[in-house]
Amino acid sequence: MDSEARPLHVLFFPMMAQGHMIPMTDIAKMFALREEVQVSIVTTPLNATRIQSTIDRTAQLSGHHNTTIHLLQLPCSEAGLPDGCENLDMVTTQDMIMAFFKAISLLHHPFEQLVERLRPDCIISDMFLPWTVDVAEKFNIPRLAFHGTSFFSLCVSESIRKHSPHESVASDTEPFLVPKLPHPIEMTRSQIPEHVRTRTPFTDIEEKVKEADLKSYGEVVNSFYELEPDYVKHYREEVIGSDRAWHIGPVSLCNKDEKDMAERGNKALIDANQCMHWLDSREPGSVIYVCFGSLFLIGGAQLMEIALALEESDRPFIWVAKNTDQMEEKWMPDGFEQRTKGKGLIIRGWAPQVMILNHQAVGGFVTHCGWNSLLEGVAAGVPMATWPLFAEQFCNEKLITSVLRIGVEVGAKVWAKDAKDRQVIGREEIKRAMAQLMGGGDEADERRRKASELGEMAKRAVEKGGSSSLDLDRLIDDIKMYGQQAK
Ligand SMILES: O=c1ccn([C@@H]2O[C@H](COP(=O)(O)OP(=O)(O)O[C@H]3O[C@H](CO)[C@@H](O)[C@H](O)[C@H]3O)[C@@H](O)[C@H]2O)c(=O)[nH]1
Repeated sequence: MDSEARPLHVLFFPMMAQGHMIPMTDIAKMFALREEVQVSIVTTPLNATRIQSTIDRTAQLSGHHNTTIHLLQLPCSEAGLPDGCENLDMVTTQDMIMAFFKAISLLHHPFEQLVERLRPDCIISDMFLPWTVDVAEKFNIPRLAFHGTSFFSLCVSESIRKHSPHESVASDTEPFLVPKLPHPIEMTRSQIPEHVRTRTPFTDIEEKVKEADLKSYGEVVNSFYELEPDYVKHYREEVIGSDRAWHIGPVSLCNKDEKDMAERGNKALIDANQCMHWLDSREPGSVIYVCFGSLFLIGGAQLMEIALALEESDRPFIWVAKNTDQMEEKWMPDGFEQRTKGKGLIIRGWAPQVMILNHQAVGGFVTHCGWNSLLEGVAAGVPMATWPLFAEQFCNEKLITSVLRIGVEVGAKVWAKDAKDRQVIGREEIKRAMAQLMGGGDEADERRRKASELGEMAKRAVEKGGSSSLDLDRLIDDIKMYGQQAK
């Protein structure tokens, strides 16, 4: 084929964790739905089964099969992991997390061989695969990093990394101002990640990520301009010093019909129709949706308090109580299910989250502040009760409550990866946050109004001519230009 007519070939390599694979599969789909783009996705066999239905649907929608999955075998036993442990949601201990990262780094050579064979025009890879930048460099291909989070949290973490404001306070609970940001953002040392406060094996990984970012062509960000304009500008002008950070989200909005939404992440253990049917019989705006993301994070004592808060709040709810079948601790009060029958739906596995959030019956979202969940909540126009646990979630909380003012804080104060290191938040606090979120009054109405307005803006951003759609056009043009200049 004449090289001028050859479709642009973009290769995606997501980190094998639901919070990273799901948005990156959406991005791959957005590219595949553009004419003249060929898409490759690199992953492992188990993870391929989770995205296959999305790829098949994309082919149906676009009318051509332009997406191919390329499989790499994760060397689990070589890294000290049980065979088949191919996704972070299968990892249960801190030691296993480090082994998981080791296994991923062992993919460097097989990935290089694959790239040599495929010769794509661009590699979009997860930040946690920093060595992909060296492969890209070797073949003179631009590499774009995907961080999976907001401009806001990228700006906050860069400011903390650069100025270390947490070192100037006397205690873990004394607030400090995050320097040189567009808004006065206060945090405490106990809310920032352990690997930033002190040196841990994860600090080394973060340093490699930063180094790779600096060597990369740019970054793709799952956000939209109107959500955080000051931070888009700040990131481009003050942090990276160029406009090579493209906002193309909310990427979840590329799933337009119910089937796409229900199959997203493809771990659906419950019947999505049954869930929708349950929601159909509720009053608009009456249901609280409670979900803490894709990982196994909450201990039995905390789940008990959540259950009691839900019961005593006496409002309809959907509660995603993940992995509780593997728990030895007691996590549900005796008789809870019988007493809340008809009022609440407990999902013990994977929930069709985007579908739930977009149902008119849902009036509030209790969330752990994973960026995907927050952005999905924003896109659905739903106000939130924020309950950060670890990663950059405390930072995301600030955006929702202090900058956008569409959320109520539940009151989590301490960053902790392990449930046992976290203080249990009592039912009274949880009930207070739920009442503020779902109740009446000027403040609650104003939150709902703003959330709904942002939801509309999000939808406009991804429509043709919207800010995210235009930035995706710009990104595709820039990749093409890179290829022409490299010739
Ligand atoms: O039952 C479920 C649970 C989750 N999801 C989806 O899974 C994703 C979860 O992503 P996120 O909300 O970001 O949470 P985590 O899985 O915890 O994500 C990790 O990765 C994110 C992106 O980097 C970070 O923002 C988080 O802090 C980090 O914990 C979202 O798309 C959800 O819609 C479902 O569809 N059903």
